[in-house]
Parts: sequence; structure tokens; C-alpha cells
Amino acid sequence: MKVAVAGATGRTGSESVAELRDRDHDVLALSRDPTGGQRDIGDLATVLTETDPDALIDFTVPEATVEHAAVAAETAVPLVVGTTGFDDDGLAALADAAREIPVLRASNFAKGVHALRDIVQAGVEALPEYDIELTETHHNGKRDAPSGTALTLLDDIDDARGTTLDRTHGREGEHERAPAEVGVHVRRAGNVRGEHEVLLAGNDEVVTLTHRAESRRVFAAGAVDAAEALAGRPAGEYDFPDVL
Ligand SMILES: NC(=O)C1=CN([C@@H]2O[C@H](COP(=O)(O)OP(=O)(O)OC[C@H]3O[C@@H](n4cnc5c(N)ncnc54)[C@H](O)[C@@H]3O)[C@@H](O)[C@H]2O)C=CC1
Ligand SMILES: O=C(O)C1=N[C@H](C(=O)O)C[C@H](O)C1
Repeated sequence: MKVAVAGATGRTGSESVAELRDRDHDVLALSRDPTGGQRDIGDLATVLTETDPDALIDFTVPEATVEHAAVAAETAVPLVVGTTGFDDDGLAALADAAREIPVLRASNFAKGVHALRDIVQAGVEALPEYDIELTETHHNGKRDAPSGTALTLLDDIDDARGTTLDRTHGREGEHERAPAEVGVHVRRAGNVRGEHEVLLAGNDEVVTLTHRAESRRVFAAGAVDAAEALAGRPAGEYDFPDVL
């Protein structure tokens, strides 16, 4: 396959380029500041029209991904979105693009996180009275908080509980814990690749469910899996489990 990568010089985009090359794909590395080996993403429509890639993988920033999605839709290039931190307008823009092309968006492309999602839902269903606290930890350069994965897990927890829990972001001062709340805690430190913990506590016991990424290559591998699976699919919105 020929696969373009937006954000090719970034932490995760660069790993995606490496993973694609390891799989002997033809890689089109796109960057705002090409330094040798990348093409300028500045005129993405021309680049995608000229090169006609089988897919575009995007690990950039929400405002850029939204622009890239519109261009991918215009040029009929399937889109894999790893970027997180979208607002409702951004998600709507991706949905618009998905009317024209297949768009696969996942807050986390690590296969272990999708196993964690299943395990968390089973734990929450099995322990309906237990208190739930979620903690995510990432590197000190991460822009968005809570992480996209944390928001995904919180939605999973709501689904498993059959209600929308009140999300308490951090705690300070006097704070009685309400029964229908979930604590959300964010840590930013060092070069932590990504760790998510869901704690379930009650009945004199604690259950802790944790995923820790040891390398960004795990995200890149999942994104490339997604690009390989997306080719040839009809237009629409896809999630990573759809292609696992
Ligand atoms: N879904 C998943 O599995 C994963 C998602 N992510 C998400 O991917 C995004 C990127 O994360 P990192 O790689 O750590 O970021 P980074 O800051 O290392 O890389 C971002 C890249 O985007 C480029 N960029 C920034 N603004 C741009 C613009 N306006 N137009 C074009 N390119 C632009 C930068 O030049 C850079 O190459 C974040 O939203 C992060 O949450 C990160 C890892 C895994
Ligand atoms: O910014 C990161 O690094 C990551 N972001 C994603 C998120 O926001 O959940 C996925 C992964 O945890 C790494």
C-alpha cells in the first residue's frame, strides 16, 4: 500500500512512518516543516491528488485533522484518525468527511486498551455498588486532558452502569463523594507513553485495572493495521474494534 502520514515528524507520526516502512509499505511522510524525507503538507489537496495514497494516517492536532479530513474527503482518500481532543464541531466535521470516505477514529490504537475496555465493562457490571476512580498518566508534552482514552473509558463505564456518572476532575478541600460520581485524575510527567488505570473499590477490597504502553510503536502498529483494513471499505465512521 501507499500510505500518507500527517504529523510524520511528531512523536507518534514518526513511529507510524517507521512501522509502515518495516511493513514495506510506500510511505508519504507529510510535515509542515519538511527536513528531508518529508513532503510539505501545506498544499495537501495537491499532494494527495498527485500521489493518490490508499490511506492517510493523522496524528497531529484537532484543528489540523479537521482540515485534513475535508481534503481527504475531496480527494477520496480513506482516513485513519489518531488525534484526540476534538470538540463537538471537530467530531461533526469528521462525520461530514465520513459521508464521502471511510474514516476510522480511535482514541487509542493499542490492542491492549481495547481488551482493557472489555475488562472494565465486565468489572463495572459485576461490581455495581463499587466506587470508581480513573487515573491517566502521559508525558509532559501532552496538550489535551483528560486523554481521549480516558474519555472513551468513562463512556464505557457509563454504558456499563446504565447511567451517566458525574465526572469529578481532581479533588481538593472538603468533598463528600456522591454515589453517582466517578473520580478523574490526570498526571503529566516525563516521557510516559500512556498509562490508564481504573480502580473499583468497595466491600473492603480494591480491584485495579491498568494498561501501560511501553512504546509509541504500539499505537503506530494499530494505526497501520487500521489503514490496511480500511482500504476498500465503503464510506462511513469506523472504530478500531471494527477492524481488530
Ligand atoms: N489514538 C492513539 O492511539 C494515539 C493518539 N495520540 C494523539 O495524537 C496526537 C499527536 O500526539 P503526538 O504524536 O504526541 O504529538 P506531537 O506534538 O509529537 O506531533 C504532532 C505533529 O503534528 C504536527 N502539527 C501540529 N500542528 C499542525 C498543523 N496545524 N498542521 C499540520 N501539522 C501539524 C506537528 O508538526 C507534529 O509533527 C495527540 O492528539 C495525541 O493525543 C497519540 C498517541 C496515540
Ligand atoms: O498523547 C499521547 O501520547 C496519547 N494520547 C492518546 C489519548 O489521548 O488517549 C492515546 C495514548 O494514551 C497516547
